[in-house]
Amino acid sequence: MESRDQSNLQLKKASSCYSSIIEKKQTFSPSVIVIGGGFGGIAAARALHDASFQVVLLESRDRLGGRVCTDYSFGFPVDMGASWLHGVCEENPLAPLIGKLGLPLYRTSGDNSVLYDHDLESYALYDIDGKKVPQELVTKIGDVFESILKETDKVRQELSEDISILEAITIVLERRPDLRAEGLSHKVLQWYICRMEGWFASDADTISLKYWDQEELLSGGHGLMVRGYCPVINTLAKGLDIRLGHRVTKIMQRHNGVKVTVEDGRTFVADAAVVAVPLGVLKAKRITFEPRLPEWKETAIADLGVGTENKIALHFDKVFWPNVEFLGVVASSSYGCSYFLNLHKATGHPVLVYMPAGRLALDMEKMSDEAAANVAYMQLKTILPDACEPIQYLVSHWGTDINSLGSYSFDTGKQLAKSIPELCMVPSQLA
Ligand SMILES: Cc1cc2nc3c(=O)[nH]c(=O)nc-3n(C[C@H](O)[C@H](O)[C@H](O)COP(=O)(O)OP(=O)(O)OC[C@H]3O[C@@H](n4cnc5c(N)ncnc54)[C@H](O)[C@@H]3O)c2cc1C
Repeated sequence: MESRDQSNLQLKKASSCYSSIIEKKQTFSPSVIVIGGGFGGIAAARALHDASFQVVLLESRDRLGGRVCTDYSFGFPVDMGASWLHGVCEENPLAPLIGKLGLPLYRTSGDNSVLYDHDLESYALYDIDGKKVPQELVTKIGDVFESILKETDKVRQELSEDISILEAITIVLERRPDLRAEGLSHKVLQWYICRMEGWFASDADTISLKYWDQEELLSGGHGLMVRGYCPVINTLAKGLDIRLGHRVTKIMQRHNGVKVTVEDGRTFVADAAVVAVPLGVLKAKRITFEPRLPEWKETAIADLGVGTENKIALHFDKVFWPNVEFLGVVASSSYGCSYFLNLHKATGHPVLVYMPAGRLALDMEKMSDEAAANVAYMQLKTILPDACEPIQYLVSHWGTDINSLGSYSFDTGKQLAKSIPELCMVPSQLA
């Protein structure tokens, strides 16, 4: 029989062993590797870190933010990627943070419309001969465009297969001669299509009729980040373990977690990984998944489109343009139309931002920065002949940058995705 002391000792040993297991259990926190340091990845890493997970964030670039990129080389902030908060409302998770940081928003639109807000104050359109388009015509054609888009819904109801929004517009115009526009009116209509292409970052012949309006927008309208998005990124990233210059090439799922390999061969292991790289990078298969992703994920990646929108910011030493939010150039095709965002109205700095989208954006990415800035300046000269030369410029390359391979996604639809290989294949051809 064991003595009382002995049994007490054993009990002590057992309980100390038990308590150390509990302690271990209490301090044990699962580990996660977050891949991609844009808003998605940083927000995920922040939430996991705050919930006591062990988090490492791997980012391929030597900067954080991804498609949020505030440039300070003009001496003040200019967002070359995202710049609007779409949906200025409580449900938008960014809104309270922006408010807490005291960052001002410039409201470009109070309502939720994105395609046909033709508020008289907000933009001035010009023909390529420099003549200003009368505002009544801009408003009238805005209403016509809205009616045409409503009519495309009837076409959608009739068809079982998907077609592009451009084909649907053509069908509507064949059926409804009263909605057809000639001469200057036709050019203004093309400008509205150009604006729509900007929203989707792709041409109207690639946008799905079936899905183009299925997006759910938050309420509250749209607000421009006057001081840029960078402070929001920096606040979210504070205190996180972030490794810049770490381009992930392989993600391997193992029986007890994941193994992530970066370009130089180094590996990281954790219980789980969060993949927050852009859709363009996934479409181009720049990361190998082992085992491969489930079929439904691969299909979703293949069927969504990625479009390109770029920004060419022109910095002038003085303001010579009217005090409107957008200056637009109308032309006989949407490809020939263009627009400039007037940052002076929102921020007080003498900057115009030319924003090409779709094929025009991709074509302009083939040019040197100087040539692209010159194209933008020449567009400005055609509508404002007294325009002076910019003192500085900035040019983005979201379509060809291997860290993004596109600007943002749009609904191209299954059938259209197959019929537009040049847009879907661009990223992998560049790889
Ligand atoms: C010109 C432009 C204008 C826009 N305007 C607006 C706007 O006004 N409002 C708005 O809400 N949205 C706008 N957007 C869209 C918005 O920027 C994006 O939806 C958003 O920033 C995407 O965040 P993300 O974290 O998903 O991707 P990203 O910000 O692209 O982040 C992904 C990160 O992954 C990194 N990465 C890529 N490959 C690898 C790899 N192999 N290994 C490790 N890291 C990798 C990238 O470098 C990047 O940092 C705009 C985008 C562009 C390009």
